[in-house]
Amino acid sequence: MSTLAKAMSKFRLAVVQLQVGGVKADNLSRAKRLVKEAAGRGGNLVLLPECFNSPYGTSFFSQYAERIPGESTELLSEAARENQVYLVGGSIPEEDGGKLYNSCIVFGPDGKIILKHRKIHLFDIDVPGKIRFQESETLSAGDTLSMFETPFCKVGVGICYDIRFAELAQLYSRQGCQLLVYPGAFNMTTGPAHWELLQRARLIFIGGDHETVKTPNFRHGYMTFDREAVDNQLYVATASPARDESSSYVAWGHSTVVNPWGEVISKAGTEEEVIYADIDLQYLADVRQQIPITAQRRHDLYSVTSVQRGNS
Ligand SMILES: NC(=O)CC(=O)C(=O)O
Repeated sequence: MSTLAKAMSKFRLAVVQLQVGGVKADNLSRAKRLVKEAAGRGGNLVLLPECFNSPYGTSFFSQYAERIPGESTELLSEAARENQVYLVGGSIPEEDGGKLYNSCIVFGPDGKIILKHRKIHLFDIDVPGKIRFQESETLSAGDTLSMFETPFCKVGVGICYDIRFAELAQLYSRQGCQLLVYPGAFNMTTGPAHWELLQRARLIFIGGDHETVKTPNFRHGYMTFDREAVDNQLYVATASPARDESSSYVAWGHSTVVNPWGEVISKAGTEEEVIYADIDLQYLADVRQQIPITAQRRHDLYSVTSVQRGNS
């Protein structure tokens, strides 16, 4: 592998587990400080939590909602540019056309917006005696898959509840993503039961189209896998707000990064901190050759397709 290839086959992922309170300005300044800290420790791609600028709750979305670009995204753009990092800006309540969305904005190292992902699956659950949460009471759902290229790999984006839908992850993988990122905010009911389990489960599943990945190849400086050869073992990262027992919605915490073998390679506690994981794409390719699930897929029995043009 060439020196360039070797350099591009590894990068450092930083996950910011942010203490989020009721004062937006405080949340924003803390986020900017921790993005700088993450970059200072070698972070190439930085991930913030769901609803990083405001309390997470249906009664807060309208009060804290912003148009995009707006106060929060301008600050994130500055943070990405000043620190020369790819910044997955968690999520914020977005107002557009009289509707509210739970939106994640991704910035390049030049501070420009690369994409906006609006949470596709709204968090509507009712666990009797435990938790009832109905995002759809105030939010509208997004309707696009969101992926972006970096010099290291292609990244698929989901927001929290999106992680529960394997089809989304499968389509991201088939489109060549090697890392999935999910700003999230699980709670004290679903967090202990599902947070880590879902993240590890998103690694290994049926998907891809044809034969196994033979060797990664480089096009335009990116490590890419021929679309047909894309397998589905990949890295998965989640970012949670830090736990605050005094808030109306108590976040589980435990931001995590899992590798293609399904091992937890970095995990936060419940306090505010930044965790790091060195992503090794050659290791990903090795795992995909050791367990060639795509080659073993029963293409004659099932398939996963997107109804959205260009995402099948
Ligand atoms: N907050 C979410 O969107 C999802 C969640 O907490 C869960 O799935 O549990």
